[in-house]
Amino acid sequence: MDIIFYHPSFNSDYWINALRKAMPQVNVRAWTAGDNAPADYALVWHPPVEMLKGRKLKGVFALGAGVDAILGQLSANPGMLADDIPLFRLEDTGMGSQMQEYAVSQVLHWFRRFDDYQALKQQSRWQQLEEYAHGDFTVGILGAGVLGSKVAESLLPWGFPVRCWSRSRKSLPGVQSFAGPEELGDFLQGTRVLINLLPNTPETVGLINQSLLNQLAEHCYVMNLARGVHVVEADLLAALESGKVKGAMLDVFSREPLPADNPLWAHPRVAMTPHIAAFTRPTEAIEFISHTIGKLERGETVSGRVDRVRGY
Ligand SMILES: NC(=O)c1ccc[n+]([C@@H]2O[C@H](COP(=O)([O-])OP(=O)(O)OC[C@H]3O[C@@H](n4cnc5c(N)ncnc54)[C@H](O)[C@@H]3O)[C@@H](O)[C@H]2O)c1
Ligand SMILES: O=C(O)[C@H](O)CO
Repeated sequence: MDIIFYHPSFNSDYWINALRKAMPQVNVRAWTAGDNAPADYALVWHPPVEMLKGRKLKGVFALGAGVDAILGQLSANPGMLADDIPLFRLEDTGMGSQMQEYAVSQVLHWFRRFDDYQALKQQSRWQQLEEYAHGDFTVGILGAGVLGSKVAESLLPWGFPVRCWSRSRKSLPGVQSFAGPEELGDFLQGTRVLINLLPNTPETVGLINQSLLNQLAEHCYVMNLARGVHVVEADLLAALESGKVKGAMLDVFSREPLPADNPLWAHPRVAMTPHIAAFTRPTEAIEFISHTIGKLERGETVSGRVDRVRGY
């Protein structure tokens, strides 16, 4: 069996060696321009069109959780990957616990009013503020898939009411589940902290806009861990100015790197990180990929297959 590998920024040698160790019976090679030799599987991130075009592969693995970029490439380049070649993505592979750390630490930061205390410190003011109550700090998670469910689960032990919104109803113990566009309004009403973990699809682009923000609890908080295009930045800035949104924590942006003149940089109530909420971890990713390939080769059912029409 032959596997080709391409990632624009990962250390290919490291990955190839680790893949060879995990699957000693497989020939793994880094794909380079002009390589048209046959392969069974391709492991990719932002692959050049010519790497995949015309290949008869058994499967393609995206080396991340989100497949918006590769699906965008496929629709811009008809014929890049035949419709019957399955596309897989990474499910969790260590990203779940990273998302949990990120979300829990930031929710606690807001809940314990460290943002307010930081602002008071800037003014050299010693002032004790009233405590927030857990019951007034409902956390709502947009997208209750692999990562959203893990984030929901990690917030429960802290005593926050937790709810989620997804396409179909979920049964996560202790989490109130809302489903579909008809229940979005009820989900938003009373949500004090909104955490976004939706995939980027035509249905979810621009979802976090003025109308959605208006339906959240007063003095709410917004955390975007999914994709920048979900948030209408001008609407978020307006909601910050009006006080409707008290603070935002953003990991992803409609343009990355975020341009230096973007007003989000300077906003005192916006915190940000450069798309690092959850990294692809080689050991866990390779374990998932080798396990999935093993199952595919034995004709068994696997998870992680992307629905190319649905967009995630
Ligand atoms: N910032 C980062 O570092 C980082 C890292 C990994 C993943 N991500 C993002 O997180 C996203 C989620 O990852 P995942 O593995 O949990 O995905 P997933 O496919 O397991 O979960 C997606 C969830 O969104 C819901 N959903 C999709 N479309 C919907 C719609 N129109 N209406 C309501 N619900 C809808 C689904 O029902 C599902 O619950 C990825 O697509 C990626 O963009 C970001
Ligand atoms: O989708 C993912 O895996 C991360 O956001 C990296 O882009």
